[in-house]
Amino acid sequence: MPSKKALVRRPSPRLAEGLVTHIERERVDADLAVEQWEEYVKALRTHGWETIEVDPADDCPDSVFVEDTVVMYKNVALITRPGAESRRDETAAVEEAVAGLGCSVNWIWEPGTLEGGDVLKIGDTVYVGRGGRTNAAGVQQLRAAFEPLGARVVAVPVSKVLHLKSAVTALPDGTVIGHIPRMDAPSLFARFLPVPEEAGSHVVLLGGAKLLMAASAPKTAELFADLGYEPVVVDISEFEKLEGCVTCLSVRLRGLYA
Ligand SMILES: NC(=O)NCCC[C@H](N)C(=O)O
Repeated sequence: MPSKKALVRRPSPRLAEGLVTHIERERVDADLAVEQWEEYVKALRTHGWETIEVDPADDCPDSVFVEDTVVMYKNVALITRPGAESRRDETAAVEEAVAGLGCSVNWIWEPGTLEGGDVLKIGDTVYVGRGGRTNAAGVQQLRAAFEPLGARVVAVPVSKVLHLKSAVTALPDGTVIGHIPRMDAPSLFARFLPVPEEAGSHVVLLGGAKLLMAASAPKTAELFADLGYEPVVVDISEFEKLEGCVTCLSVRLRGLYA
């Protein structure tokens, strides 16, 4: 049976120094961030996910955004080479964690850069954002890693947000959801539902009809509830101040059999 394991990583005490690129810097409350992170982890656990904590990286302010360090496809863990140089030390412990879970490990190599927030998987289609953090060599290396395993890799230009998944994710039935003002090319997605809030474009599929969402997207939560989904809402305000969202705080390992 496919596993319901998810990697998470405790926030660094230096979280407030995390990168901001497309938004104004705001003061981050580190204690509140830890509380919010614990609630986020609790929400995963409550919905049947076994959470595995990657060893903390106290010197890496952005390490809580663990999604950016590894991309899973089937049982292969592709260790990224973050486009942000300050994030490159984050990957070593993640590699150890996924290897310890029995994943096959592959890597993005120089000159490639790629961050997990740029990768959206819908079945065997793997969308990859080519933007500020993921370069063309990173896209090529992702193709080389996953196409032989059966993936179809679709590259998507990203210029208005940090990562592809800052503006686009997908519902359990594969419908792509996105916030059009922050997307470069909505027409690339065949079955597409626009959402009224930027934070509404981020969902983590918890299983069945349950969608983990940020409290900052109440209109979109209402829209999804009206479509028969069950939003599970968490407040992640302190991570949003650093351009984080619900997707980037975990990596679900769905292709492992355990
Ligand atoms: N996948 C994600 O959405 N990651 C968010 C990363 C935020 C972090 N402050 C960064 O700029 O790298």
